[in-house]
Amino acid sequence: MSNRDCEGAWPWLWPAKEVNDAIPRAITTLLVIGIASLSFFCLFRRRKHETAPLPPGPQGMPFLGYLPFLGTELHWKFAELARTYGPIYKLWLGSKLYVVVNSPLLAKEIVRDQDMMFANRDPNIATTIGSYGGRDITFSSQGPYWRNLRKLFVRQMMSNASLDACYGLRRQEVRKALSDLYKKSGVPVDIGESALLILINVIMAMLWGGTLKREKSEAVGVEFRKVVAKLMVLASSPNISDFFPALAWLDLQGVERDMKRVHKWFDDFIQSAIDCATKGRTNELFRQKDGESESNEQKKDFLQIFLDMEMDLEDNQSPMDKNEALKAILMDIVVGGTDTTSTMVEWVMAELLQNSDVMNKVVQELTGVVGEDKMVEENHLPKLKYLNAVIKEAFRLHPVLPLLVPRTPHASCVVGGYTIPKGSNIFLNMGYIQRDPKIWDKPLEFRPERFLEDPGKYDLSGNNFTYMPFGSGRRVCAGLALAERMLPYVLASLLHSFEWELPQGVELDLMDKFGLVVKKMEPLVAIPRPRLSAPGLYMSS
Ligand code: HEM
Repeated sequence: MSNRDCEGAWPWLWPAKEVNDAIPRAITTLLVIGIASLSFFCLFRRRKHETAPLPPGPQGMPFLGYLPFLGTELHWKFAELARTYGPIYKLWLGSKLYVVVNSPLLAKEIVRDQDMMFANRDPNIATTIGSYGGRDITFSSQGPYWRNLRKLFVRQMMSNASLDACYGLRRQEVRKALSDLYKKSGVPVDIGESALLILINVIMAMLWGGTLKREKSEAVGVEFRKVVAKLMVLASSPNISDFFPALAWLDLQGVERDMKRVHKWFDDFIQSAIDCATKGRTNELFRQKDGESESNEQKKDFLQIFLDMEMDLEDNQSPMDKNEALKAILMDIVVGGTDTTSTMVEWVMAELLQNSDVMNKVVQELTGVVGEDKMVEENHLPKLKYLNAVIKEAFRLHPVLPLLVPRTPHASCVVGGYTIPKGSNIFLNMGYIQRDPKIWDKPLEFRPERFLEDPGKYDLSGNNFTYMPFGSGRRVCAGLALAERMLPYVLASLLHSFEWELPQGVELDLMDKFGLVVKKMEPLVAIPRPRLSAPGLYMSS
């Protein structure tokens, strides 16, 4: 090889003086090419993420972001912004980034295509307190601890076999409530309150067999309702301490203080149930299982199964006391399972009282399927096709969790061409999607028939991303199986056993108010009048 050859090959790099320079020159060149390619590759990878911008969104104010404009009715504000910013937008609230998703296509990316990425939650200060430090099913991060708790709950309490086995308990509580309502014939009744009382007792009975003492039941039910309502508002109201963590110690709005009080009430309530169950003694609030519960086929109740179980309760942060884990999961079940379902009972009843033709069709169906000489049983439910369509339509217009429970990605990722940074909070705006006129014909009309046209198209388990009142994916509602039985059972029983009318002069309005669970602004009050032929039917329990 001549000097000229060497120069010809790499003249720009290293002017060779000797032929022997060729080898070092080759090595150096290869090194340079290697480094250049590596840098290019890294740059390209970074660019790929960098080129995906953050979603669009309103400007807000320096430092505060959109906080001053948020208002209290978050679900309506989010719907309004969706009309301006489209399928996905972001909001800075103080130092925190929130992303709101308003299209079924992007919702699918989150709960199906990137389900694993979005399977965590980021509990705020209030929910962290309420969930024993984020150690319940709803707020613990995915991992062995969450999987264990969820598996235990779904397999032991929510399986078809377990739910069938404790039908007797549900039936007994519903019958008791119908008998109490019979005594109130002609008197205005708070429907949400009555439904909540049934649900508290059903859940308690399923958990450990005991229920609230009858003489205490109504007063505790009323108090429970007030405290849950407070909890739901505190858990979802904008809190300065969440948006500016550096100021959290000041607790400027007193959210932390109030939540601790509410949590203490629940902790005492749950501890009292655990004591009653484990010490086998009736106490202040609860009474032991009665004969019917004991003869129930379910040999061991949930609480006993939990206490007997060898379970690895290590979570990512620290080992956990079993009693704390038990209370965290009971809190989920007692609060999550009662308030959601009873609020839906109220919404369905409100829509039926507003739409008398729909009410008549429901009653006709019940008379045909059940008969006027019998009470509703759970095995009637699959035959009540119209009532089921009514319930689905109520879920469409009044999803009790219209933003589901927010998710957070465990790493930065891209959705719909936009970067979603790690640690941001993602709201799936199902309240908006389920009323979107691009998806639903005359979306504001209450028209159950739309769910009869193609019955397989929409179920409650989140397979259709235009309709997900219970969420979807690995974080879908863990209590869906119970809600699917309890909600139609309670509604069918109330509607079959009584005629309902509004008190004279009362105008029904369907305004709602925001909270973790969205409720009717004004509680629904209606008057029951017995429908069934034989008064004896109301006496059975
Ligand atoms: C009308 C009734 C109900 C509605 C509308 C409802 C709705 C929801 C929704 C939207 C979620 C969040 C799903 C997601 O992030 O994709 C959820 C989670 C959850 N629900 Fe329900 N729910 C109801 C009843 C119940 C009942 C009866 C129970 C228990 C007895 C329950 C226990 C839970 C639990 C434990 C979670 C957390 C699941 C997890 O993060 O792994 N829910 N629910």
